[in-house]
Amino acid sequence: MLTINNLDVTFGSHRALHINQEITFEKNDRIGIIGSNGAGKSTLIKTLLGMVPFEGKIESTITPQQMAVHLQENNYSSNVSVKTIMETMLGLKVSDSQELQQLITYFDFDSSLKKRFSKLSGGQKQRLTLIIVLMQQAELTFLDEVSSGLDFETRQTLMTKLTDWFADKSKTLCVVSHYYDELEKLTNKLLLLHQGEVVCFGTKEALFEKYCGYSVITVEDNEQTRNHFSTHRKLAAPSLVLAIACNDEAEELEIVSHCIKSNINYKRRNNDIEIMTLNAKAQEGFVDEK
Ligand SMILES: Nc1ncnc2c1ncn2[C@@H]1O[C@H](COP(=O)(O)OP(=O)(O)OP(=O)(O)O)[C@@H](O)[C@H]1O
Repeated sequence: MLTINNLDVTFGSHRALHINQEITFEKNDRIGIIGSNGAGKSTLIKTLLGMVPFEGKIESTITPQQMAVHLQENNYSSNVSVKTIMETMLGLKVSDSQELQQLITYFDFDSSLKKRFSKLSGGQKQRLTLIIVLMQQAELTFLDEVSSGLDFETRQTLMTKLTDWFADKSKTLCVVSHYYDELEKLTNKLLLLHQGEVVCFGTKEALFEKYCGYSVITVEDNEQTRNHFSTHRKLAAPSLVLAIACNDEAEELEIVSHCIKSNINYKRRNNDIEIMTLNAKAQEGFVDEK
């Protein structure tokens, strides 16, 4: 559907994006874009939408008109009703569109329609924009940090609804998020950016296997656990976590049975995006700025 071969985006003297490998979005993909602040995630989306000039080559079977986007900034006029905003943006009446009514009900938005935009909560504002974006039924939809700033429960509800909404749709979705749990649920491929460069791109499974192995057992990082697993291969991990790589099922069983015998609490992961990204950056030679 869309292939990036080479891509350079420069703002003044600052190079915001430098992609020199092939990145392909296939139909039906659910792509997660990850990276620290300033990594170039939003710039990439804006470039694919034709909003930012670039050098390089993007081949696409769809036009920017067949793409929809929910950008981080979602501000509308505060003085008119939300229903008016929705109808103006979509160019149709709520009462005339069964599809729109279904979306409004699906996102529990009926009671918010009469309110003014300024009176909506953060979660309601996100849902308004999502309804407008999803109504477009675009071939490729970008969601840029759609759940940032929401409390845990609201975020979970919204993400479950989004996952279910796209489950039976033959459409491509590209999501920027800083929440690993969301990306684990919603995506099949990941693109990890670091200061404008690609650290890695591929399916979640392939990237996990490449940078972590068959599976990972995590335990609390302390002197006792470090001694217990001193001969095993360790992975980069968040602070206070000791991540032990398992190369195969036999090694996993050996580590797990050791944990059980020694009364060590453990977690078994084969899809941990946080540990995968830490190890991808370390192995590909990308260093976080302090
Ligand atoms: N219009 C612009 N003019 C100048 N610099 C820009 C512009 N847009 C982005 N940048 C710079 O390009 C870099 C990438 O920005 P971008 O917004 O793509 O990052 P991001 O990965 O989306 O970050 P965040 O997670 O903070 O949203 C940053 O250094 C940013 O300051």
